[in-house]
Amino acid sequence: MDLKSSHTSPVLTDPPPMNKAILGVHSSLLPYSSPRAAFSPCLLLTIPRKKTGILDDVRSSGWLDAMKSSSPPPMKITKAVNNEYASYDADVVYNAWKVKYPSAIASFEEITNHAKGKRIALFLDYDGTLSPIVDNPDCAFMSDAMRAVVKMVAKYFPTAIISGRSRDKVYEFVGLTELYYAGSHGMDIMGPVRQSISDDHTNCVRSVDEQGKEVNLFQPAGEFLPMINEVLRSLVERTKDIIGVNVENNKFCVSVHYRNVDEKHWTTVAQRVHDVLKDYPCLQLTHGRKVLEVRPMINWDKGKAVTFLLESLGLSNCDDVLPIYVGDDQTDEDAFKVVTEGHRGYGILVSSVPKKSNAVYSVKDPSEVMEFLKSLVTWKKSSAL
Ligand SMILES: O=P(O)(O)OC[C@H]1O[C@H](O[C@H]2O[C@H](CO)[C@@H](O)[C@H](O)[C@H]2O)[C@H](O)[C@@H](O)[C@@H]1O
Repeated sequence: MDLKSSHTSPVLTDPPPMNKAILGVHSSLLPYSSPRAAFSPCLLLTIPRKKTGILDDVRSSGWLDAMKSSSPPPMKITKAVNNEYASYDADVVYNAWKVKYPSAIASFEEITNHAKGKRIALFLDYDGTLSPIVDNPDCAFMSDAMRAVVKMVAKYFPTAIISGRSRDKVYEFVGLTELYYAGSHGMDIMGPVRQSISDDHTNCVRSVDEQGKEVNLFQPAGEFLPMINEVLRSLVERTKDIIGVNVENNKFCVSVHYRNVDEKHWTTVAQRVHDVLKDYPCLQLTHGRKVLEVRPMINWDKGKAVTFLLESLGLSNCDDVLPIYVGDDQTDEDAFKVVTEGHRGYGILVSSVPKKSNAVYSVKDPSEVMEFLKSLVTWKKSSAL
């Protein structure tokens, strides 16, 4: 199946000429008529039609700006400049931001007041939420203390992890069987079996998990697998001479990490990725924390994964359900939007710097995530007495 040879234009701004029959992707998952609208506008960066010269390609498309602004340094670094005034300004800005995104810990009572008589469903991102951001993605381990709290929380509330990682990898890190897992930004979901999953979800198959329990496996981008593997190989090959680049296989997505690349070579990273992607109009690029993420251009994201899981859990369209999503990244914004829709639930942004977000509350870092989850358990235990 050659999904690229028929496409001569490397342009992603026009609707991609995907052959629905060939791809076998359900029509509801195909990109919107305007692919720009398929993902948050700030995330979907397009490949410019006109070749204006090597560096201009990535500059004019905004790739470089986005790379530079991804994962801004925490406040502490600003303070380390040893400039009292700069530090004061940073604090003022951060505190002003917290008025709009109050601490979920300080607002805990407000949250639980709203949760009274409701069933909480918890959705957690992994990197930067349950584990701190580290230089080597293979070493983003979760602490035992965090694991114990997540295990506990899953005992009281249906809990799922929705990660950009491959599902296997995030399961390897978390290692808890009490949860549901969605990998590849929600494009690989292993959820509970439920008969009433809407007919739209044709890519849903019955499977068994490692414990032999029956589960539903939903992989809406399954047909993209050969293409993603091909792109993975090309990206590894095309970036192998750049010191510090790490190309990660996330099954239905590929991450090109540049956290450990000297900033003066970021343009080269962007250009190489751009050069590979221009042959694949069915793929798109999004930005994470010092990472370029390549993924199929289908109408599916972490927000859709939340909706799917709520449906699988029999918790959709219920007034007494309060979904809470905790995440730190741009890709979590789609999920924040879904849970906060109609004031149904809460999005909690993990950030130590001011950021515009669809979340309602904030916590500073994974240690505060842990504190929040612990409080939820304590509250649930005491309200059950
Ligand atoms: O959705 P997530 O679970 O947050 O996954 C998003 C990406 O997270 C990982 O990269 C990020 O964390 C790394 C480890 O701390 C860090 O080195 C990297 O700079 C961050 O971007 C993961 O490696 C990616 O594949 C995920 O897409």
